[in-house]
Amino acid sequence: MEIHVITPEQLHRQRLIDVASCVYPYVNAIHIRQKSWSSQEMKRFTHQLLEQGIPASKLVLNGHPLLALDMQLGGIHLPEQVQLAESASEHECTRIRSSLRVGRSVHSMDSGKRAEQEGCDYVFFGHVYATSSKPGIPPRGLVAVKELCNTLHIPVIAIGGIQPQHVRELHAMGVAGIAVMSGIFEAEQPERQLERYQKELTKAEATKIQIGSDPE
Ligand SMILES: Cc1nc(C(=O)O)sc1CCOP(=O)(O)O
Repeated sequence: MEIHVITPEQLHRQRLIDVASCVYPYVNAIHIRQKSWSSQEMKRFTHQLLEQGIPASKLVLNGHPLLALDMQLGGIHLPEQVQLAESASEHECTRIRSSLRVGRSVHSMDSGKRAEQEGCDYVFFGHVYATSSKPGIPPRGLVAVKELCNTLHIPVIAIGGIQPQHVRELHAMGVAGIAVMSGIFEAEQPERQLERYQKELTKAEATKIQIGSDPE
């Protein structure tokens, strides 16, 4: 299972750098999701992360597809309603899709199917659990996660309110990974907290192997 971490908007820039620098070896992707930042700010911040030794392949920009292409990052992530073609020409879209991992946030079965049809490499689906990051919107729950996982042929990554104790049940629903924001960036000891997530991922995956293996 993959682990993605996502930068929260409200934290101090140095805190984002510190946390990203200590967790990057153990995660599949770090999403830079600073919606209020200009391309220049995104670029500067991305350079700062690269200077910390974080590989470009692990960095994903939320939006800013041309910048991600230019900096040869690992991927871009699109909000549910944003089309790649809004900020890139047809030729650039083709280059982006062939060289970057392109993900999209979805919140329903229909938009999950659309993301698959348009050629997205994976979707984030959420928010699965109640989270202060999405105030006032009811969580979508595990049944919806399972339905989406059973329907799509691309990886479904669960997001929203995910704590280490949720990992096993999410795995049982068929998710390909988890995406976590406050659970890591707001933890007192982010590295220790990441270990807890990983321990649960390892346990969940081991359970699957036991169930799937043939008896002697
Ligand atoms: C950024 C984001 N997108 C969501 C979605 O449902 O698409 S939920 C979410 C917040 C995730 O933060 P936390 O791990 O702190 O709950």
